[in-house]
This record gives sequence, structure tokens and C-alpha cells, in this order.
Amino acid sequence: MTEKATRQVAPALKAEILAEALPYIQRFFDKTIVIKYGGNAMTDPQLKDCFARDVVLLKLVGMNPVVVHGGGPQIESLLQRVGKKGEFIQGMRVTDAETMDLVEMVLGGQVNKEIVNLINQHGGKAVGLTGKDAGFIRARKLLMQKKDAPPGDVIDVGQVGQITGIDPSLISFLDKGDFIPVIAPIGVGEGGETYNINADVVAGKLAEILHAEKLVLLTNTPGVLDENGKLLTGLTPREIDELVANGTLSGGMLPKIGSALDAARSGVQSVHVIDGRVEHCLLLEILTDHGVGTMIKSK
Ligand SMILES: Nc1ncnc2c1ncn2[C@@H]1O[C@H](COP(=O)(O)OP(=O)(O)O)[C@@H](O)[C@H]1O
Ligand SMILES: CC(=O)N[C@@H](CCC(=O)OP(=O)(O)O)C(=O)O
Repeated sequence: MTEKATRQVAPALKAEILAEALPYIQRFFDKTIVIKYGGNAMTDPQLKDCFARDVVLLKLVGMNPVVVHGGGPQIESLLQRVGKKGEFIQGMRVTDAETMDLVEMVLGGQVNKEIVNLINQHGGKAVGLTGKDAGFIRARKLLMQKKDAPPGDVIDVGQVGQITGIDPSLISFLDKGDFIPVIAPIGVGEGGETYNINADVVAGKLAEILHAEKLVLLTNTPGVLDENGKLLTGLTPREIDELVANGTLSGGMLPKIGSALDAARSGVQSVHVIDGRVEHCLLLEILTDHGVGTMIKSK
């Protein structure tokens, strides 16, 4: 096609794509969309900018985006700087007291404020929170069941938290006031203890408690991949069990898929794991017919 022809076609195509968004804007108007922004998807400045613009756009067309972010690689980089080595068991970071302090600095400080600032630079009104604010994410120490061991045979992973409750009122208040909550996955115990919680787990539970319409988990793969590295576009609970049993799902994908499935089963209408390295992946997923990534089905 000549350059002139491309210029003539482009506006029509653009208009068609914009028009395609209308039914989605109508369907998701005033609905809550929980977006998990994984630390692995946060590496490139241009992608971060795209993400922030997409979140602002979703808010402006009447949805209630709630951002929950991770920061695994960013935590790793600080641990390395202070001469510590990160260790993971079944996708959870072993968190001693010193690591907890560093995790809180990175998640509640550096990463949270960077996302808040980017969204606000693009005209949004983002408010950064951790679960300690108004004590809205309550947690207790996670007792992690050992794989293939009898029930009760647990591994101590330190100050990793298991959510005991989320108070939705603060988030609902912010949503109504045109604010965009940006949440770091830190929980608080009954005695004021700080807990490190996997961000996928927080996003899944929050989607459930807020009766979200959608949960979108942005990561650094095209979605969930099979043993040959091919994208699986949809997954049922039975297929997930098989992928876990044969070792195709591992590491950080384990808590992600577990949380996604819990959310789908508890009534979140659509749950997707998508490629956060694709520019405007949020708009593609939410506002177009062009589904991306893996949809997690409840049955
Ligand atoms: N079957 C699978 N399909 C895709 N990714 C997988 C799979 N099994 C394990 N993974 C790993 O899970 C990672 C995503 O989880 P995680 O590292 O926690 O990222 P995030 O920061 O997005 O939460 C991928 O980068 C990949 O290395
Ligand atoms: C308990 C636990 O593992 N917490 C995570 C919290 C951050 C996170 O989940 O970040 P991503 O989403 O980028 O993986 C951690 O310390 O890495």
C-alpha cells in the first residue's frame, strides 16, 4: 500500500477501533476493574507510561480501576545492593525481619509512589495505599503447607501474610470520589505486625471483596503457557490442576493462577492473565474484541 493510501485508510480504521469500544464502555460503566500490575511488567519507561495513561482513560470513561502492584524484581535489586539473596518457596518470598523492612520500603515507598506519580502526571487522581492505611488489609502469618506432605506439615516462610480480611469501605470511598486507589501488597496483623503478601493474592481477594467485574493480571509472558511454550487462551480448574501436577505451572505463576481461580469461583465475571509487555494491553483487553492472554474459567 502506498503511503498516501495508508494515510487515507488509517483514520477510518482508527474510527472503527474507537467505535468498537462503545459496548465495552457501556458494559463496564461504574464497574470495578481490579488490575494487578506485576513487577516484571514494570521494567520499560514507555510501557509504564502507557499503563498509566490506560488507567486514566478507563477512569475517565466511567469505570472504577483499582490498581494492585507487585515489585518482585525491584525488591530483588535492593536485596542485592545490601548483599542479601532472595529465596522463594512455592512462589512466596521467605521474609525475615530485615527483608520485611526492605520489602516495605520498596513496595510501599518506591514502587507505589512511582505508579501514583505516573498516573497523576497523566491527569488521574491516584492515591497510594498499603494495607496498613486504615488497617484495610488484615493478615496473619502464613503457614504454608509442604507440597505432597500430610496436612499440617508446614514450612516457615517468615513474615509472609495470609489475608484474614479486607475492609472495602476505604476503596469504595476513593472510587466514588474520582480517585484511583494504587495498593501495595502489605498487610497488618492484630498486634500491628507487618506482613508481606503476594500481590496476586491481594488482587484476587480484593476483586472478590469489591465484587469486581474484571480481574486483569499483567505479567511478563503472553499469558499461561503449555509445556511447549504455547499460549493457552482459556483454562478450566481441571486443566489448571493438571498443569500444576505435571510441573508446567511453577514459581510466581502458582500464586497467580491460584488467586485467579479463587476470584473466578467467587463471582468475578472475567479473569485474565495478560502480557504487560504489550503496549496498551489494558485497552486491548478491556475495550476491544481482541482478547489477549489467558482467560481463567470458574468451571
Ligand atoms: N506455565 C507458565 N506459563 C507462563 N509463565 C510461567 C509458567 N510457569 C511459570 N511461569 C513463570 O511465572 C512468571 C510470572 O510470575 P511472577 O514472576 O510472579 O511475575 P509477576 O511479577 O508478573 O507477578 C513468568 O515470568 C514465568 O517465569
Ligand atoms: C510473599 C511474597 O512473595 N511477596 C512478594 C510481594 C511482591 C510481589 O508479589 O511482586 P510481583 O507481583 O512482582 O511478583 C515479594 O516479596 O516479592
